[in-house]
Amino acid sequence: MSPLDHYGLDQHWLTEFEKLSQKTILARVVRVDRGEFDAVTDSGIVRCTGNNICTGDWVTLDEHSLRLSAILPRRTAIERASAGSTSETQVLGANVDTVVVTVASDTALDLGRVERYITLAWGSGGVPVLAITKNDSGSVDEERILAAAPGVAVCSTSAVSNGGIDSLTEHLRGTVALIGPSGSGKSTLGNALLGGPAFTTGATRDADGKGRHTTVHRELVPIPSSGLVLLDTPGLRSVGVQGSEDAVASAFSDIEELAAQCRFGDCAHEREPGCAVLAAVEAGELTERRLGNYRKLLRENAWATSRHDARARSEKLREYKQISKSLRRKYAADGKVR
Ligand SMILES: Nc1nc2c(ncn2[C@@H]2O[C@H](COP(=O)(O)OP(=O)(O)OP(=O)(O)O)[C@@H](O)[C@H]2O)c(=O)[nH]1
Ligand SMILES: [Zn+2]
Repeated sequence: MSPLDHYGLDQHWLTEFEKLSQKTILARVVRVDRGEFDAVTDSGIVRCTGNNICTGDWVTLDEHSLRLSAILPRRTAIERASAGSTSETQVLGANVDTVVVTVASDTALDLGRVERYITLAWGSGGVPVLAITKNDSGSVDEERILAAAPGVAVCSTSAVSNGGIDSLTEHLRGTVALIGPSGSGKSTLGNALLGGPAFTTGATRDADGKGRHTTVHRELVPIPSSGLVLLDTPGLRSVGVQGSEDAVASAFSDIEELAAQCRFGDCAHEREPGCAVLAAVEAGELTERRLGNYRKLLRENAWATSRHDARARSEKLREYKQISKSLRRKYAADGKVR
């Protein structure tokens, strides 16, 4: 059995790999540093060089230099809009199948934040699961959490008593990312799912002395007993949603369903007659808070998308300018005047 089998290798990746050069090896990124990364290969974990990759990526490496050769097209990606004035996005994890959103019982419940994380999770293309953590040291209103995450499995867990870990596992599939605020218990939950401390050493590629032994903490850890692969992410201070109206629609599927029943197809749910969304608020079936957050995330998403488009346009423009400049130079050299 290849180490890659423990890291989610399936026919899809083999097929993608076969399309590429024979002089490369298939690998999955388990940890990223600046300009360097650890990747698992057929012969264990090796240290590689290359940029713009992210934990969870499937890549090909030059078989001699172990330099990054290609990144296989991502099946899914957890992407957040970066804080600040750029329109850059940050990829927190690639090729993730399940996204576990952690909500701690020992801190005040922030439903708006829960909805934000669930939107981010849907936006990845993976399936969100909500894990209430630390249920031994506090309690949260599960009814309200369920209402804030329609269609999402919710499991209450404790890493101290191990309660709920098995039923959470039943909802997990493939590569599992843990996302949530700092201190919400992601790493502790990860260790509970692993059922023990993470492996600290990987195999080496001593034969040619190229790879080096790694004992560093890895971000992508296999659970051989269940076939799952865990991806821990750092706690996030801000989660900007971007680029996916569909993600907002999935996270607020209850509102989308109501909206389909409004009298007018383009109902803005402001004051229109026959508005099913406002009727649900009136009847106490939908909170003003949730409706407000839905609007906010839609606006934020539209804004991030337009900024992204503006950047794409200005890049195109720069490209054209570059081309016409070099054309002018060429004409000048050829003695033609334009
Ligand atoms: N009582 C109790 N404490 C827990 C449980 N899970 C985590 N904790 C505690 O909560 C604190 C934060 O847990 P972490 O697992 O480090 O949280 P995290 O989300 O990984 O935090 P970041 O790495 O900062 O993003 C630690 O002090 C843990 O011991 C639990 O199930 N029960
Ligand atoms: Zn309406």
